[in-house]
Amino acid sequence: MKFNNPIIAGFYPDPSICKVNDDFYLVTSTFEYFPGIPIFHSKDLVNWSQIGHCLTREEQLPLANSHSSAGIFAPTIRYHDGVFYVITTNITVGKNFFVTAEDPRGPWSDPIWLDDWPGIDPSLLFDDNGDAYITGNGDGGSVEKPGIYQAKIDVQTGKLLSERRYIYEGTGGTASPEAPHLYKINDLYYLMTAEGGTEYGHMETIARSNDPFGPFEGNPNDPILTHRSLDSPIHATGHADLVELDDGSWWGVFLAIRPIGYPRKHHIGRETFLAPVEWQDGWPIFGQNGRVALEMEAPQLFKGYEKKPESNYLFTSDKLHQEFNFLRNPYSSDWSLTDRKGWLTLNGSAVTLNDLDSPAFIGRRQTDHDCTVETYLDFTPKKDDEEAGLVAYMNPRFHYEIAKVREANQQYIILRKTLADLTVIEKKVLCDADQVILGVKADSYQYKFYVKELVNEKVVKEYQIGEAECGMLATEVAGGFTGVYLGMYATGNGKKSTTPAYFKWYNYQA
Ligand SMILES: OC[C@@H]1O/C(=N\O)[C@H](O)[C@H]1O
Repeated sequence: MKFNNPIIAGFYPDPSICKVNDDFYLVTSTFEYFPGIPIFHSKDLVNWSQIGHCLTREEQLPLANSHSSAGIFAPTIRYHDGVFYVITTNITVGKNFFVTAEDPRGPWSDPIWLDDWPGIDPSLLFDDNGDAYITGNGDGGSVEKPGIYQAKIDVQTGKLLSERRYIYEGTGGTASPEAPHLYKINDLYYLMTAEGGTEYGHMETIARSNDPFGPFEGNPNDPILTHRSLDSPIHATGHADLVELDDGSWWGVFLAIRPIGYPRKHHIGRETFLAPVEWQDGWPIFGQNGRVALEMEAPQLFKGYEKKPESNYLFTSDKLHQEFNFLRNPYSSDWSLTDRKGWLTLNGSAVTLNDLDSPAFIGRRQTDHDCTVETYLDFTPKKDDEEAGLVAYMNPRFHYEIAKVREANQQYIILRKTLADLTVIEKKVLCDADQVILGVKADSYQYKFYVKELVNEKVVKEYQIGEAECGMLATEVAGGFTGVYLGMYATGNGKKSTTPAYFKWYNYQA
């Protein structure tokens, strides 16, 4: 039976996986978004459902004034002796740490900060003699030479039980090796790393040794995964993690992109992919000779696709759906699910979408190139500059929004575009309806923004307000490590807004 890649679409990069009996768990990086590190569960490596987040409290995830694409970098998940470990880096505070849980649905522990472990991409191996190893890459060259470092660690305290040693320089790709994972397989220690950077030069390489600290013998057939300079709908393949199934087959999860057009651009982020891994002469190789495809043979465990959960979100419960994220640590005064029962209330603050602070913003990843998002907004701004609407957001310098605003005692719907240092209100339409449905219809190339004006909950007027290029929000243009969010927001544009914005529902249709 075949399965489709990506297995987790949209901005879900740097995947790490572990197997516990018949269950698989997977985590990805989340940068400046809150909550952090979504955790997914599967029984067949193809159908994945999110079961929570590992970082749900500010003390676990300080993101104040975090730059975009800072915050949480690549995580690793491992299971040992009844305990799950997720280890990662918070670039905003410049520290590595891990959290633990007995139940992957949480609660997860407070962080154990690793003050004497610099660098990014930390990983763990629990050896069968009980030793635990932390492996990660250098501190980015400020003091240490680029490469992979390792030490023994006490996972009760986070204290290092040996010195931090330089163990591997990589195969000499353009960018230093990163995203290391150490595995013990057939009594050999395999060290798998990503090289070439996370863009179009991305690749996965592997080396092995009899000793966890090396010396490591390089794989003559490297790289074991890459789509460099390949004419393929898939690019930037790398940053992988391996898992062995009970039937002895091996599989790898990794990040990749599905760029659009030429020159290639990708705007929905680095996604999570899956591929079979074959062993040849004691060395693993992904897919067909290091190449992977959008459709591949599935694991025996896979018996077909399960029905996807509904993505028509009502705000009738007191918990926010786990697909929704905030930018940085949200201010509790900015949002409520109880101020107006059955509605999501956003109280615009002085913070705007352009700031490195936390605006009144709640968004969902765009997980399909072709999709439509609508939200029902009840908002009658009392003061000028008070604003609420729907935004296609990549980062503070690259976003498009349609919004209800007030200017000179008039209410308008505007289409605003921010691209680098250019911000323009491209369209402004008088609108005196208190309630509107704001919508965006996306295909691979364009966002079409439209409005439905309502009176007594009946649509009385409907019009398209404008279009915008998806490619101008792409990583190749906007930079960074994230992907587009389609979100609800409110702001007072430099002042606290006096008018709450009420959202009745948010509907995402692929
Ligand atoms: O995804 C963020 C970082 O990007 C990387 N490589 O380019 C590292 O492996 C990730 O931690």
